[in-house]
Amino acid sequence: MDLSVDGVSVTRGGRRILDEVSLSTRAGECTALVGPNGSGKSSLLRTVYRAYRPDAGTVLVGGRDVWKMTAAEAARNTGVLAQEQHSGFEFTVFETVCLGRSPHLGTFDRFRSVDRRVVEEALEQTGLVDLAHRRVGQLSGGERQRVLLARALAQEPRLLVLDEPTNHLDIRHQLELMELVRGLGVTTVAALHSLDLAATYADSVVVLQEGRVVATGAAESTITPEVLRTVFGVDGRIDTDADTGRALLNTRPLCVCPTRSCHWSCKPSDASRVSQM
Ligand SMILES: Nc1ncnc2c1ncn2[C@@H]1O[C@H](COP(=O)(O)OP(=O)(O)OP(=O)(O)O)[C@@H](O)[C@H]1O
Repeated sequence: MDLSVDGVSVTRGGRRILDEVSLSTRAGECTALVGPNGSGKSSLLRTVYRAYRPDAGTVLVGGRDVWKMTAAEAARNTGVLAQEQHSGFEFTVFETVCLGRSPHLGTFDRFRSVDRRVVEEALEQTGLVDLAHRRVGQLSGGERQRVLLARALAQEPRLLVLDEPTNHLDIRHQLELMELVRGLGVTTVAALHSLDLAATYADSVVVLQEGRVVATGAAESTITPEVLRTVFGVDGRIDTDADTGRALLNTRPLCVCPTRSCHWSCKPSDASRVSQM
């Protein structure tokens, strides 16, 4: 199911936090939203899963305006792993993942065998089978993050919206989560702080800065030395590992030393380039 965000602006607290943002993803593709803290990644995702209503612009999922759907209809399409989901700690992992089936069940519908099968598969995919009967409140941050992903998968979404899904995850689980998401073939939009995960796993990257899109396209044309410097405030580049083809982010703090004798052994040309910015 494709996603199209067209000219979306959002104002909160008297400030424009998204300014005419547009992006489009093709069905089955993974799009990474990257940008420094406060650049608008979560706010943009919130417009997609109907938590922030835009002042202007449209969000179309499968060609339909999400704000013209009912909440239940939108939930049947879109699975969400949001930040700050701190409730429901008294439920077990199994019960929490079962909640992902709610959009597919009427108020008085019983849980069917198909629902149980989908929940079990989501637990399996996220490596949670052994934790199924533990209370969510007793889990580590990383285990809890996987529970939230499992709940989103149990929705059988046609669009997956992930806000910093690798938060709290150790390196193995970060890679497994990204592999899993890629392998699902479900259209995915994910806010990621890790630029190398974005470069390795996303079909396209959208770079946000102060609520605006400043670059969009393949990782090599968006996460450039220029973007790293001007948007993220670091010197660096993305290299490709010759053996694995994986992206390797090579960065260092931006050189600002007027003396040209800093810890990072800046060449005079580096210092003069920085002073011209
Ligand atoms: N409900 C709100 N009221 C006021 N300001 C808000 C609201 N929601 C977001 N903002 C502001 O909008 C800006 C973008 O926030 P957002 O959470 O979208 O950034 P982000 O790129 O996801 O940041 P981070 O990487 O730190 O998670 C921030 O300055 C934030 O304070």
